[in-house]
Amino acid sequence: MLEVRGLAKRFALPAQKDKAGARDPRDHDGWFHAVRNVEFSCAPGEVLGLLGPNGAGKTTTLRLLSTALKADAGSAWVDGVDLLQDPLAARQRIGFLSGSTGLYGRLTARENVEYFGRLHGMSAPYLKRRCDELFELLQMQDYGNKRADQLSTGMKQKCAIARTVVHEPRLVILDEPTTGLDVMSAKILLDFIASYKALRIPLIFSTHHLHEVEKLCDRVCVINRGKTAFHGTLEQLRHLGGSADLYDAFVGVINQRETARER
Ligand SMILES: Nc1ncnc2c1ncn2[C@@H]1O[C@H](COP(=O)(O)OP(=O)(O)OP(=O)(O)O)[C@@H](O)[C@H]1O
Repeated sequence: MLEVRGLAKRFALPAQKDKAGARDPRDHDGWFHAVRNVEFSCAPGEVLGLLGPNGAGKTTTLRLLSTALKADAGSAWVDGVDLLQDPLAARQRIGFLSGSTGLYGRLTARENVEYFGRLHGMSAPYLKRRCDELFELLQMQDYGNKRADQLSTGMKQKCAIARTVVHEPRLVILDEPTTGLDVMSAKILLDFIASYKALRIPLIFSTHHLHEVEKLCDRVCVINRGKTAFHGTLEQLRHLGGSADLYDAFVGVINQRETARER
């Protein structure tokens, strides 16, 4: 179970931007409060979709959970450990795919995945078994021996995902995993994400593709201007957003929050 409460992160503003008095409510006191109060939970067997307009704070939230960024406030409990207080334990428990997860170009796809497995202290026989399993699940067997710099976008992304989960993390966090992928590669990745339900491992992914959310997610968190604007099931989102259509419901929730802010 992942429980995120009161997550916050601010960045120092360039001096003249603050003086100009920008309109974003997150700009004040010389700081940009990118994440102000993000809260959500994700139980074992659930997939949570993190949604929000561009610049809402999704990537910052995920980077905070991954401990790539240090939070100013809040907690994120997994299996009795607050990830934010214990970054080392967090990194053992989490598999995090960032938007810019790079691969070592001169290593093969398989070598890239194995390298990260070794960094996690996996034994050679365990690592071999795990790589065989992942390459089959992600349908990567045909290019395991190809250098990473010769792989297509879809192949690279699948390799990056295999690398992310090679150590069998207790929590999987994926930042826009299907961006830029063709239909076949996206389908393989979405099926892979869905397989985590049966494993009873909580999985969070950010996306702008609401059809993916509709297909996969048990739970949704909508972030707007750094705050949780909605957290609940798809049915609750449709109800609150006032439409059976998920796109309209999403826009409805964002507009309600914007109207409330202006009052
Ligand atoms: N290191 C940083 N310094 C200053 N501002 C930052 C920094 N990182 C992020 N921001 C700002 O925080 C806000 C949230 O950014 P973030 O990347 O989390 O948004 P997002 O919801 O992931 O957007 P997108 O959907 O476009 O990927 C943006 O306004 C961004 O410019």
